[in-house]
Amino acid sequence: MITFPNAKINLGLNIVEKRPDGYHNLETIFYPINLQDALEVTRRENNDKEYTLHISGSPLEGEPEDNLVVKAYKLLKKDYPGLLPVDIHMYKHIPAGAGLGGGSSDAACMIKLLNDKFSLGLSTERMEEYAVKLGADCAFFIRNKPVFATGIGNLFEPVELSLKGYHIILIKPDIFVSTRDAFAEIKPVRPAVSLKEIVKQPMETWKNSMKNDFEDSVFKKFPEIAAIKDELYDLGAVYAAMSGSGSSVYGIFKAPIENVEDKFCGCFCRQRALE
Ligand SMILES: C[C@](O)(CO)[C@H](O)COP(=O)(O)OP(=O)(O)OC[C@H]1O[C@@H](n2ccc(N)nc2=O)[C@H](O)[C@@H]1O
Ligand SMILES: Nc1ncnc2c1ncn2[C@@H]1O[C@H](COP(=O)(O)OP(=O)(O)OP(=O)(O)O)[C@@H](O)[C@H]1O
Repeated sequence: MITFPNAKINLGLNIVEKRPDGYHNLETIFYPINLQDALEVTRRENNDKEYTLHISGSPLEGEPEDNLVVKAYKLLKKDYPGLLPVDIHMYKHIPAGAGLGGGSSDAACMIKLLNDKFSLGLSTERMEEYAVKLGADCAFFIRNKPVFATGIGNLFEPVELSLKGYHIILIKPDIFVSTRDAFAEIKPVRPAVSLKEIVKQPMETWKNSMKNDFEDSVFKKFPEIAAIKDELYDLGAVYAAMSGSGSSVYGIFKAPIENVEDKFCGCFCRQRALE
């Protein structure tokens, strides 16, 4: 059984307050895009091991047991001992440390895939509960629809928003930003106007009203990321921002943009909204 975990971008990201558990309450809009990994799970013939993990594509640091797909398998196995041994094949295309939720998406897709493959009968809500144990933004990828998210990024309200027809250019500089370190730099502030209201306004107004709170500290540390955002506006983006805790930056355009490959030397890709 094979599935294609996709990335997300954050449209706005307000870090509202620090919680007693050390995490932060935030508000953001998660929007799925079509940059994808591939994840395949087959029944392992040999029962010598519970699982094997084979990764191809972009190299990923860490031991197999640190990988979120393995953590997802183990999490379900605790409650469903009937889960059989599996071989996991993953092709990594979504860059890590990019604020695109690649690992979170893999983990959520693993839960959905195991639920289907082994007929566990988990409801969507139950899968979301498992997902959030693996990462704050994992639960979003269970439904994988544009949402206004609060809490630690795990409480969702539907949002009336479609980027269909827009052209998204996504730039991932060769910089890894750790989500944990990025949060440590933030002084939380409750926004004067909620993102839920801002997103209802025309996209042309977002430049002055929609903010990613990570940008100030990340741009200070890595001015080259700030420069990418400026360049996307120079190219005519209606809205441009860093996604999540960085380091990737996206621009949303009304018309296709040609000849930008050289400008961003290899760390560029075209995207479209996932319908
Ligand atoms: C910043 C975002 O990318 C926005 O979409 C996500 O909230 C990050 O979600 P994620 O990568 O799934 O985050 P996790 O792997 O759960 O957390 C990594 C680290 O980020 C911090 N963290 C994460 C989410 C959150 N709401 N508050 C936090 O303070 C915690 O220090 C945590 O140890
Ligand atoms: N399947 C996976 N794919 C990508 N990264 C993974 C995976 N499993 C574990 N990781 C680890 O997660 C880390 C990437 O986490 P990080 O929080 O920086 O995510 P990100 O790509 O910026 O996305 P986001 O913060 O938006 O969830 C890396 O250190 C990586 O080793």
